[in-house]
Amino acid sequence: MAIPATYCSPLKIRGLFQFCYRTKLQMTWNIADRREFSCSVATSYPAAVLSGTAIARQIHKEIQASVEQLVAQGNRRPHLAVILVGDDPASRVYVRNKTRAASLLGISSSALLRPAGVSQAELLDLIDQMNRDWRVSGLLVQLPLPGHINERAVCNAIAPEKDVDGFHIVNIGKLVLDQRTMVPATPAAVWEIIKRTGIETVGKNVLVVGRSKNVGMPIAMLLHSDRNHERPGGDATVTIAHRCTPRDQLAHHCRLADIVIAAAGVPQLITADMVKEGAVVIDVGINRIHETGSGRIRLVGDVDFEGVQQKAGFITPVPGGVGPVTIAMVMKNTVTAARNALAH
Ligand SMILES: Nc1nc(=O)c2c([nH]1)NC[C@@H]1CN(c3ccc(C(=O)N[C@@H](CCC(=O)O)C(=O)O)cc3)C=[N+]21
Ligand SMILES: [Mg+2]
Repeated sequence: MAIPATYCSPLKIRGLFQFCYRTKLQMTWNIADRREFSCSVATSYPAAVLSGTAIARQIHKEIQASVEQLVAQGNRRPHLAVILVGDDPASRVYVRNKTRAASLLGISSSALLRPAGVSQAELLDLIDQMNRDWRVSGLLVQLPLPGHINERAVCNAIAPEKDVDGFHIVNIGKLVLDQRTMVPATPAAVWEIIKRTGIETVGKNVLVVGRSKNVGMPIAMLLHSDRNHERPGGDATVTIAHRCTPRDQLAHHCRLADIVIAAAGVPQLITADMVKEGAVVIDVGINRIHETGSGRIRLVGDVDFEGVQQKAGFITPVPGGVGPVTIAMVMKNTVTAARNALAH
């Protein structure tokens, strides 16, 4: 912004300085050419930390109201069945978080535990039972599964209308075609964080780091697609980086991004020098690292939080960022599945 000198009486200049101070605008006076000075928004302030916990709480309230409305209309409570194979500690934490959230929201739930040695046939049989059980509104099988089980076969065995993870091949097909469907919970969480914070996506540069079929790929699908389609998209210009992207190219694409979504599963992958001033940084990574010294296990994302916080406009923490909202979206999908079952 350039302001002609004739408009700049000392009083007006002082007022302008005060205004700029209050609104965090940065002014520079062009000494060589005294006819103008320039004005820009300062971004060298620490980023606003987007609390996933707070956003999840807001979504929980909406889900609770929606469940109570269903029940008041004389319907059964929605029911979520979660199948857990083996005893991976992280998976156990996620399943517990899901059943706990369900009970908090008035959704009934069951955790069906099977040993790591369960056969694929036994697992498919259990899924078939749940598919045919009219009391079950939503069904998910916690991933990853042991090596002897084909995850694709398992995901495709779940009835598409009960598939609250959105991992059935038909539901993925609908997602890719911008049709209404159960959106996978983590991508849905990233979308909700962006939308509920009021961050513009139309025409913006988005970098998705990571191309996993359950996270990176569907996030890119949501953000690049058309806002006027059946399942509205973000209308952004989306770039996908992955393990074959050279380090310097990753930094190059990252510096162009208005929104960076880190979903690679690599601690400290995104550093401050790679991030544009004021960018939105969403950290989807969940890495358990052994702390040097104490030997304790610490949960970190893919972003160097302390460094990037000094440069970004918005940043999500780990823990307390995308994770809690992911859980909330599984609950939302369960209520959607229960409502859809009424319509049929
Ligand atoms: N069929 C299936 N559906 C899933 O939705 C699914 C899955 N398999 N496999 C693993 C990933 C990962 N995921 C998370 C859920 C909650 C947190 C979460 O609650 N995170 C907490 C911390 C929890 C902790 O201490 O580990 C937080 O970020 O604050 C994280 C990750 C769902 N996934
Ligand atoms: Mg990954």
